[in-house]
Amino acid sequence: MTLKKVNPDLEKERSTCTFNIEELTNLLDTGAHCTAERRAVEDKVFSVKELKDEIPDEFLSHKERYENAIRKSVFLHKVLQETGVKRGVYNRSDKSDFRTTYYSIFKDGSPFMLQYSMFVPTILGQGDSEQVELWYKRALNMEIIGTYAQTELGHGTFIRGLETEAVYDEKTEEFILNSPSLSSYKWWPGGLGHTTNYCIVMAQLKIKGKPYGMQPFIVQIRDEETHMPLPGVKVGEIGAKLAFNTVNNGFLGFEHVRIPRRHMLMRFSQVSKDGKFTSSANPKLAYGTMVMVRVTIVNSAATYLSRAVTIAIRYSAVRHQSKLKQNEPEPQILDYVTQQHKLFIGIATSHAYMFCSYWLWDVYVMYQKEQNVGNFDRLPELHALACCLKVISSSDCTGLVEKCRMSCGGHGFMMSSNLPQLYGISTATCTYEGENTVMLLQTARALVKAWELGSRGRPFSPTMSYFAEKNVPSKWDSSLEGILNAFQKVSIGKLSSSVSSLQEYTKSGLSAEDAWNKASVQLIGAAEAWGRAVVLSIYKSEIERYGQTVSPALKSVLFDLVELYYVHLTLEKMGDLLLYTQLSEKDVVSLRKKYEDLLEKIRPNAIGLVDAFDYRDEVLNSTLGSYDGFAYERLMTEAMKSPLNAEPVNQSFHKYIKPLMKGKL
Ligand SMILES: CCC/C=C/C(=O)SCCNC(=O)CCNC(=O)[C@H](O)C(C)(C)COP(=O)([O-])OP(=O)([O-])OC[C@H]1O[C@@H](n2cnc3c(N)ncnc32)[C@H](O)[C@@H]1OP(=O)([O-])[O-]
Ligand SMILES: Cc1cc2nc3c(=O)[nH]c(=O)nc-3n(C[C@H](O)[C@H](O)[C@H](O)COP(=O)(O)OP(=O)(O)OC[C@H]3O[C@@H](n4cnc5c(N)ncnc54)[C@H](O)[C@@H]3O)c2cc1C
Repeated sequence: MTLKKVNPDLEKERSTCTFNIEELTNLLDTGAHCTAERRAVEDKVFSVKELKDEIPDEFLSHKERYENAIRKSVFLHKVLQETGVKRGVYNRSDKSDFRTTYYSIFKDGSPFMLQYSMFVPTILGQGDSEQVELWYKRALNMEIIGTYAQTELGHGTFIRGLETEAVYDEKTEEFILNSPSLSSYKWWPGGLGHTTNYCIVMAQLKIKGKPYGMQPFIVQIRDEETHMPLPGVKVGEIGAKLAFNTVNNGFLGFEHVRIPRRHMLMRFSQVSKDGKFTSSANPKLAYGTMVMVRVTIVNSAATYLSRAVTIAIRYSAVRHQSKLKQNEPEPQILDYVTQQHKLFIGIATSHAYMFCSYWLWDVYVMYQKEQNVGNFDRLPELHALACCLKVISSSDCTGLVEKCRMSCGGHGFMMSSNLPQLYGISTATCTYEGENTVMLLQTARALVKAWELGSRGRPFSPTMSYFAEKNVPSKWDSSLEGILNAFQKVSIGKLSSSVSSLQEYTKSGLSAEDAWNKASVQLIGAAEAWGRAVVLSIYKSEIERYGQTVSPALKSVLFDLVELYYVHLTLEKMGDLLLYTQLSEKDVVSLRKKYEDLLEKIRPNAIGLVDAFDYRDEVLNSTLGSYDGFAYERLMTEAMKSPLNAEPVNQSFHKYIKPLMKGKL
């Protein structure tokens, strides 16, 4: 099929854009040089013929998909090494490493994913200098391929309840790893099934019968030559899933497997030859890799959404349906204001979380520097922020990815649109690295503690400083500052109400734990409200900061999106605002009008805004979202790749249908 250059609808849309698209791309990439570097890597990666799929993944068997993903992982690794991309692959060192768009060559994830995202970072974060020297080098050269094995069949959330044991034998100076029950089998680690030969195993340390809590151990599970599981190691793949089907998630059990003493990662806690345990300054330092990954999830969530919204908005610009005015042609569906309502918030939300993720990464890096000199003061706030922002970014972005999919009608249901796969990998972020409700409860724990300490005169950390403000009623103010203050009031109101309930329940005779459980619906509401206030504040302040350096045209569009985000959230959370602020019906009416005006204002820039995410077609992998907008042609081309279309009549006709038709079954 020969394609014209660009669909005229998209051509028209691009002509109405009021700002410089490249300028916004550079901002999202955290600098023009980062855009250039990213594009250079993409040029390399997408020119490798081995990285292209001849048959779409969805037409392959489970086994073939895995084998194809391994093949591509190896070629990708090779080309990235040749290109000199080390930072983004092994360990993020900078914000610019976030836009590793080339990973989209895996629609459903890479089996090497955990090597890069958790195995190597845990070696770097939890190993002492000698261990880092040994293991990091081996991992860099891909001599060892690893994963992070923490979750078990019986426990994912409650990690103090993990059952895998590492018992120290001082006679041989070894740890003996054992899985005492079926429920103690590791379950879920990415790549564990058939890919990795080593892993970080999080296990309960025991010395002379005494428990010392969960510690990280580096364990060889397969022979480096034959790849056969080592004696005493039971390993395999866990089977088909909603998504991540090429990540090769696995199970793992141990039957008294011995490893040398120095295979416990000993940066923070140590076990001496004679079995003396030296505890870390803070026992939660063993949870460090999880904090780091939660921080990075905020960016992943924003990225998945930015891809989905690019696909949905481009498709909405080329799709014509129904009649707005009887005597006129069918309009682009993007002209329906309900369609704009579904989609423009996706652009704004993606910006909000992307800019917040860069800010959060800076907070994390600052903490890392302080941790290196023994200062852990920032950890409680960082932990609360990482938990809460992980939750609201993953749940908001996943909800909006699904909205994008549905906004494309039937075609959004096609695997070739890539929207179902984007939903699959996005919704996984709501569960992994801390299930979302549990993470909100962790946040609430930190907030209640801060509130109680605050009431006794202790200062609040920066993101909670507004808790100290008196909650005096004031007239509703629809400016950005006014809305931010209103959301802070909601946050204070929900937290103080949760704390009152906790106090009443304990006064009525409930134990602290039962009171907590009974009030937990309120508590997660308070945690979410704090997260909202943080995101509103950071999104606004980051855009105000960038606004000082970008062109007036771009500044104006960036603020349209900030306003849209603020007004949309105000209308969504109207109930809370009516309860805790002076918002009135009259204010709501004028906010609705403001929202409709903003949709109208953003409409001419919709395509420019999604073009600025700068996803080349190979990255989007979508029949509906390509840059040229020829969605129907691509849908048909992809449909023709179905193996069923290789022959006009399938053999099942002769075997089953014909006998049925002839009454001969
Ligand atoms: C590509 C991705 C693939 C996916 C990979 C995975 O999913 S891998 C698998 C991912 N798996 C998961 O994500 C599992 C999710 N589960 C967990 O992370 C933990 O079991 C827990 C945090 C829920 C509870 O832990 P617990 O029972 O040990 O703790 P507690 O509740 O009794 O609180 C005690 C104190 O510790 C504090 N504190 C807690 N965590 C941290 C931290 N990280 N840092 C700092 N501090 C922390 C807490 O604030 C509290 O302080 P307070 O108030 O005393 O001053
Ligand atoms: C795609 C994917 C990839 C993964 N990759 C890895 C990996 O590489 N390595 C690894 O170690 N793990 C991995 N995991 C496991 C993941 O970290 C866990 O599934 C996650 O932490 C949730 O734990 P769980 O499955 O035990 O859920 P559960 O805790 O059993 O959750 C079930 C329900 O119980 C509720 N619940 C549990 N505890 C509480 C509580 N205290 N209060 C209130 N409600 C509660 C939850 O809210 C939820 O509704 C992966 C998971 C997925 C889906």
